[in-house]
Amino acid sequence: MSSFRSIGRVAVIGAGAWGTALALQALRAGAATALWARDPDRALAMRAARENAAHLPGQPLPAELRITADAGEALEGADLALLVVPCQHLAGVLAAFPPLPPSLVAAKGVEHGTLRLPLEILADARPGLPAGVLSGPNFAREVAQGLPAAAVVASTDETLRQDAAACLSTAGFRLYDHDDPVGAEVGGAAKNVIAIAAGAVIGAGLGENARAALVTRGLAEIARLAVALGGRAETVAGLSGLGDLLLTCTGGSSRNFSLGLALGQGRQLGAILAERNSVTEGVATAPAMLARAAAVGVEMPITAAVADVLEGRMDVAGAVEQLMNRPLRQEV
Ligand SMILES: NC(=O)c1ccc[n+]([C@@H]2O[C@H](COP(=O)([O-])OP(=O)(O)OC[C@H]3O[C@@H](n4cnc5c(N)ncnc54)[C@H](O)[C@@H]3O)[C@@H](O)[C@H]2O)c1
Ligand SMILES: O=P(O)(O)OC[C@H](O)CO
Repeated sequence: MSSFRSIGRVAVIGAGAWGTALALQALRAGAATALWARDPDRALAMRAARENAAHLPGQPLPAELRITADAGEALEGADLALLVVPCQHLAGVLAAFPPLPPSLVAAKGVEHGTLRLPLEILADARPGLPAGVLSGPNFAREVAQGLPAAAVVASTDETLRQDAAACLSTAGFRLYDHDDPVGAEVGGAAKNVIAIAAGAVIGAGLGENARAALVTRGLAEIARLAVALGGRAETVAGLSGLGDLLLTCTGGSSRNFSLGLALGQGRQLGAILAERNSVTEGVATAPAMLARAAAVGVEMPITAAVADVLEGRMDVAGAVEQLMNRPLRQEV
């Protein structure tokens, strides 16, 4: 267990929408905060305009927020790092980074090829570092605006999770501490995939009943994987699982949902992705999660259907037909 106590300084690594929103939240919670952007020109532009024009346009960034592309400067004196780099790039960023203080990973996904969850990527890069996960139903724009939201800080390190949750919480952003980082990570990663499925059935005009069935059965397959990987089913029923499924499968602002919607309307994946400058984690996560599940003998039919659609083996109608024609079984 770490002897981590107070958080005077926070370094946020990754200046996408969520990193920027979390930096604003850390500032609000009273921490001296630095935001690390990988591109020096972008850091310069953000500093000059006090705005993240690429990923969170229109949201003012206060003068107290230090913005830098220098990792050493961002981490100087930091008591806590928030790692907010997309899952597929996390290992690459960590490989080039100086030593980290205790850290929370806020990326949601499964790494292509290695099939690692974000905390596993961090543990491989920094063995023994006190670490946890920050996850929940959180659209960056709303958190940046200070609208009410909740999430969990999950770690096996009790001191880290309790101190980080206490120090980053404000009246507008309520963090619960949790002792099941595996369950939290599986929920956060998998909801991206189920949100693509939910968007696809809505886009294809298959109705609200179909979406409700998908979300509920999606929850069941997420819980199976969480348990197989050493997490708990009850975690999946909390903020980082069900909470995030509710948000992303119904909220039009979800990038995963909107990608599924466009696929359901008959658009091609390549064309949809070409129009985006932001990450849609479910695309790389679906096949990676499916492979990870197969490795531990867990069946994930909805995730398999999403991977089939993303990889062009099936269209949305065919995937839904296949799901509906699976052998009948007991619900649990
Ligand atoms: N946006 C949200 O509302 C939100 C909320 C909760 C969690 N998340 C998670 O946070 C993570 C980051 O998402 P985001 O929405 O902040 O990103 P974003 O889509 O706003 O921005 C993309 C980010 O990816 C980075 N990037 C692109 N190519 C890279 C590379 N080759 N190497 C390193 N970094 C690269 C960019 O610098 C930028 O920071 C994701 O895992 C996402 O699921 C996002
Ligand atoms: O826009 P999405 O689908 O990446 O979802 C963002 C957050 O993960 C919601 O909690």
